[in-house]
Amino acid sequence: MRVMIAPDSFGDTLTAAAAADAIARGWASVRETDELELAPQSDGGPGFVEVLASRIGTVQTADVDGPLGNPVRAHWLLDGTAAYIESAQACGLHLLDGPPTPLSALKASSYGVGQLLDAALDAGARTVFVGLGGSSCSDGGRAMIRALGGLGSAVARLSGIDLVAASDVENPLLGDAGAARVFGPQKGADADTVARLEESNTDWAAVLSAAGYDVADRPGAGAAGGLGAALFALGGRQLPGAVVVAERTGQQELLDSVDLVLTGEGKFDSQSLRGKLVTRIAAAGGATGIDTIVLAGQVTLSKDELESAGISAAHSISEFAGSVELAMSDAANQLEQLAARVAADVVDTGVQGRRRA
Ligand SMILES: Nc1ncnc2c1ncn2[C@@H]1O[C@H](COP(=O)(O)OP(=O)(O)OP(=O)(O)O)[C@@H](O)[C@H]1O
Ligand SMILES: O=C(O)[C@H](O)CO
Repeated sequence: MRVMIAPDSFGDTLTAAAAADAIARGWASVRETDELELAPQSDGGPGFVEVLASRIGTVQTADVDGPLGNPVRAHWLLDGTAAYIESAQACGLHLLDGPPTPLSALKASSYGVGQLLDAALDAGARTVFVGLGGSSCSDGGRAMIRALGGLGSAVARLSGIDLVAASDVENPLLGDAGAARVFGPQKGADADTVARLEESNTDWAAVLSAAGYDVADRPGAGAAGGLGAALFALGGRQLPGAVVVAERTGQQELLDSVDLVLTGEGKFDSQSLRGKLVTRIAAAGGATGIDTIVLAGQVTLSKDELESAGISAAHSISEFAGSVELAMSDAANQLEQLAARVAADVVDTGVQGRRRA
């Protein structure tokens, strides 16, 4: 049997590439003759560049300002005249020194994303994909635009460039579904800080609007703390990051050639069902006639929910390990062992993989 191993990242515990490796080791230990196709995925957040780099382009390096001004080394990809940069490499939550706080939520800046964009343009890129997600900032992309010399200069610099906001979410900039209220808390913002961020982004939306850019309501404007809105003002268009990765890594061709898909993420919950990566893969697998099995850190979905998402089975590392703590502290090893058990189940239950018509 040919098996595609296509997980997203598992929160902070495993990158998508590390998760794919762990699943592959466990699977191969039980089903030695299966052919494994490793295809780690990303929704535009952390891992966007790493998973693309395994299939396309050459890796470039840039030293940029991190979220709180600390220097960070970021990697981006150049593939012909297309560049792929990842906002999380300049302002990711994981780049903060410690846990996010109200102060870091207020101060975290997208300046380094502007420096990355600048580097890509200097290198001659004519199309720039900007992966959005997993960020620590909520500055509406204001600092990114400052790094490009301010709104007028940035618009001129990007003129004629195909700019793509490859976002992990489609939230607008403002309001109840906006960047500050929905994603501020995970960046350390308390209620007062959320209100300040919302106010500041409301002012920013007014500045953009006065300059002729009514972008705040566009789907994805609220991604990565409002970086989406700033990219739209610079002429950008939105695509789901998961779709960009799927297209660039030949996901459909792989699906056509395998018998079974294994995917996963940190927490497989009701959020995952709203067009997130794992359910996108299951849908694509289903349309191709193959079964999808999910291996996740935690699973909170019912059998009915799994069935309606076209997922054959979902296995939880936490249940397997006996606790969430062990599942997280020993993630790679526990995932490997879980994959071995699932592979053994496939032998026992005679799952055939591809459902041939
Ligand atoms: N090895 C693990 N075992 C158990 N739970 C885990 C493990 N790794 C991550 N998690 C849980 O998953 C959560 C992260 O979920 P997930 O990886 O699905 O990303 P997310 O934050 O929901 O965002 P996105 O899906 O957009 O990347 C973590 O907060 C943690 O609770
Ligand atoms: O970075 C963020 O703000 C979230 O991942 C949503 O894009």
